[in-house]
Amino acid sequence: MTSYDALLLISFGGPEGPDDVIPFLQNVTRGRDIPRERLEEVGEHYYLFGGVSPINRLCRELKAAIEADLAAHGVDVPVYWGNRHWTPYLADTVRRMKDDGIRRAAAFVTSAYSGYSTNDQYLEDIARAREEVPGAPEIDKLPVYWDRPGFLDPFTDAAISALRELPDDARLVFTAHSVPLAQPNREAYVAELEEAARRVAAKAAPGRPWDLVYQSRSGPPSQPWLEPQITDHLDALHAAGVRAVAAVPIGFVSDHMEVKFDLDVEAADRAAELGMAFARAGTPGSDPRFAALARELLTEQPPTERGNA
Ligand SMILES: CC1=C(CCC(=O)O)c2cc3nc(cc4[nH]c(cc5[nH]c(cc1n2)c(C)c5CCC(=O)O)c(CCC(=O)O)c4C)C(CCC(=O)O)=C3C
Ligand SMILES: [Fe+2]
Repeated sequence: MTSYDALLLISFGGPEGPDDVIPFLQNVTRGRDIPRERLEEVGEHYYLFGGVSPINRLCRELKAAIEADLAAHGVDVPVYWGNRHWTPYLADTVRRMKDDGIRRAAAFVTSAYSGYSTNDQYLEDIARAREEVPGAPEIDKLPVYWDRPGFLDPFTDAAISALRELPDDARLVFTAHSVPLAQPNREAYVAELEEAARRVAAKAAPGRPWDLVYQSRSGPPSQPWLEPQITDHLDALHAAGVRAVAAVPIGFVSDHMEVKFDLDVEAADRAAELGMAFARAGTPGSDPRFAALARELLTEQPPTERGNA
């Protein structure tokens, strides 16, 4: 069972209509060195989809899948959901948890890796939200889970499906969100991505060449970020004679805007311009194996000392 009395799903958040887009982007980029042109460009990505990011719907679906899995396994804890950058804001959720009498919660974050944006910043979000709420419950972030079957197996299946749509010599290209080279814990982020990609490639297509590349870069051009970008990589692969690519967004857990625009629109368009065949593998989303992973992490987590008081 578990010594926690709630599971808290924490995600990034995204706009749910055209009027949300600018305030959302302001939330994301507050205090960051993001050029104005980049913001306008990213706003257009959202407007192309009616100003609605898929991410909140995906979180609702994941929450429902986790609730179903917990119920099926007799784990009787409520599931809450709060975001870093949009409603439901994390602090509001923490306040509701406090009002409901929750004292100790475990947090399952929609990001699988170590690194600043992917892990440390979520710890800061939790600390800040708790500071805003006097008497807030204790909240332990569950460990990173990039190496767990509940995360990797859905990608393996999805990579196999994507490769089936393509000729036999298709290249497997894993993608993840770029971050500034100067970002704290960038080495751990990259090492985990490489190992996750290696494991999925070994199972989905043993012996086939694969690459790990990046997407969604946003800082000023003068600032070095992880490279290459997928679009540049497609150019390079094309020049080397590759004619088909299966993209696997191993750096993400769901088909949110960074996947729907940066891969399904931007990278797919570049591949079409080059005359290359392109298929994109799905993400774990609300796959039952991914939902079960949240329960596994929750019930494995040893009780912390303060919980025994
Ligand atoms: C590593 C990483 C992940 C993966 C881990 C995780 O999933 O947490 C991720 C996810 C996401 N990033 C997202 C959206 C955005 N990220 C931005 C900006 C940035 N991302 C960064 C990193 C990451 N981001 C960084 C270093 C910046 C620069 C500013 C800063 O240092 O913070 C910007 C600003 C505009 C721009 O793109 O320039 C937007 C709009 C959405 C929502 C999508 C939707 O709406 O469906 C999601 C899931
Ligand atoms: Fe981002």
